[in-house]
Amino acid sequence: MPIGILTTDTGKLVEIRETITLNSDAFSNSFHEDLQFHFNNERIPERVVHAKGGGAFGYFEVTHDVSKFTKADVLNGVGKKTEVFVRFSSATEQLGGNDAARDIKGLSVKFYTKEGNWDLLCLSTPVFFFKDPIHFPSFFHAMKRNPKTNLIDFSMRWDFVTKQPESLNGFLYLLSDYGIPNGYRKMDAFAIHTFEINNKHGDKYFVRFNFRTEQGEEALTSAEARAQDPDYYNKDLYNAIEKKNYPIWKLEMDVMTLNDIKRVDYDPFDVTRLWKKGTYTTVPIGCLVLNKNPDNFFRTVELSAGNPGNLVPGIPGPLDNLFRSRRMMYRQTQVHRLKVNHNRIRINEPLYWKVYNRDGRPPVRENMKDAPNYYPNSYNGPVPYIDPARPKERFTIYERNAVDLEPAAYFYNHYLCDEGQRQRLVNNTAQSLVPVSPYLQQRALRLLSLTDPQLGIRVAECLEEALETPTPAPHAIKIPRHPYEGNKHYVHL
Ligand code: HEM
Repeated sequence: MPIGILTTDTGKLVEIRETITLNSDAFSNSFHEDLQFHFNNERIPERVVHAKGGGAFGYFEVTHDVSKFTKADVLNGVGKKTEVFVRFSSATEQLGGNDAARDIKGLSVKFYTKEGNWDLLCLSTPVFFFKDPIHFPSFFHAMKRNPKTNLIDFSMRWDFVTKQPESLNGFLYLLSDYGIPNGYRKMDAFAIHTFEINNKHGDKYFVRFNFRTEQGEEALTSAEARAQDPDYYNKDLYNAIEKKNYPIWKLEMDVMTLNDIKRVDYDPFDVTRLWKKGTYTTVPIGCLVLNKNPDNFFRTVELSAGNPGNLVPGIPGPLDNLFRSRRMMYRQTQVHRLKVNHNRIRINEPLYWKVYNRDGRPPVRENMKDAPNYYPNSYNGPVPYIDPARPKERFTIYERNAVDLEPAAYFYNHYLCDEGQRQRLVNNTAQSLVPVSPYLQQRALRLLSLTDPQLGIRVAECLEEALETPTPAPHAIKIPRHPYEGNKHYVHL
């Protein structure tokens, strides 16, 4: 049964003869005009990064008592379930790009909590590429397409990495098995920054949040990834949920006390490095279950706006400069993409809101009706609450600018657990250097050797071999010309 009589955008009922225009007055056909005008305007700006994505609804369930560490309502009360929307993404791929491209993948959770939306944005790598947010635009320009050729350009990538060697560690993760997970379901995800959290007494703890996949971590080789279709990850996620094979991640946090933080012999706020083994404890929190596909992709996945600045009481958030910059930047880009009222769009709307913000591009919902639009006021407008246990001071931290190659050496020697993983990293790194200008190849090999002499030698040997075996041109099929001989009735004047 049809769901109703067809109308135009303004609700005018459409008569059957308006569904064709041939041999009629197309210009007085309001249905035709309505369709085409709307179609011409249906694109919005794509995200500047993380444009290609997919998503699903589900819930987060608390499985362990973590009240000692945080008073955040969403993480308190074993058995409590909170509704979530999760958007997965590929960081450098454009809209319509290739899921299985070697890329940083995103997992962004919007928890609809009683205390407002908490957005926890995570990446498939446990480290980021640099500490200083000023590098972000240049890094992504180098990672995305060349402005002249519009091609992915490994010369740009290696140029940036060798000029900014702190990013080598993150880049090696990308070139390793971790660069191509076997679908979103089969990857871990990390919020990377060190978050400050506090309990109801105001005691502070410092944590790194990690999602661990219950599906088992799996990766694709470059060759296997090339054989997949561009929507491989989205299909995999969608089909699993349709088949009620709901994907699950355990959320845990690595915890340090204030004392631990002061004592460690490395910078625990440094997003380019892992916390050292033995300096923290891991605490399980709960599990994330995705059990519902969106009924409409655009109004959910495309209109969602994950913003790491959306935090809740008990999770004041990270102190480092990169995060402080992120608190500002997401909202700015979302205003560009979705306009100022993007938090009034259904997918982003918190369970409860009372604001002094008014007007602007729709949606405005009820626009706070007749409530006062200034604060303070004597007319019963919304008032702030008081939290006596909120810690009085927040620290400022000092961040070193010196380049340290130790995290990259650790990744190669210890994070990668077997020789197979190391060999694939070497092969992928050499392959990424094949199309690169010779002077950049030398600079890259020098950086790799400074990181670990063995890594440098192995990549150099593999690169030499790869340069001697050029990639064969594709075997194209010749198409015989159709026996059409032109229009015999054509009159030559
Ligand atoms: C200076 C540092 C960074 C800047 C300026 C930045 C900026 C951005 C921007 C502009 C977007 C697009 C947002 C949108 O249009 O809705 C985005 C998306 C995203 N970013 Fe970042 N980012 C930074 C670092 C990070 C880090 C460290 C992480 C993870 C720990 C991260 C995770 C993500 C994720 C998962 C998304 C996709 C969000 C979604 O699907 O809703 N970013 N970022």
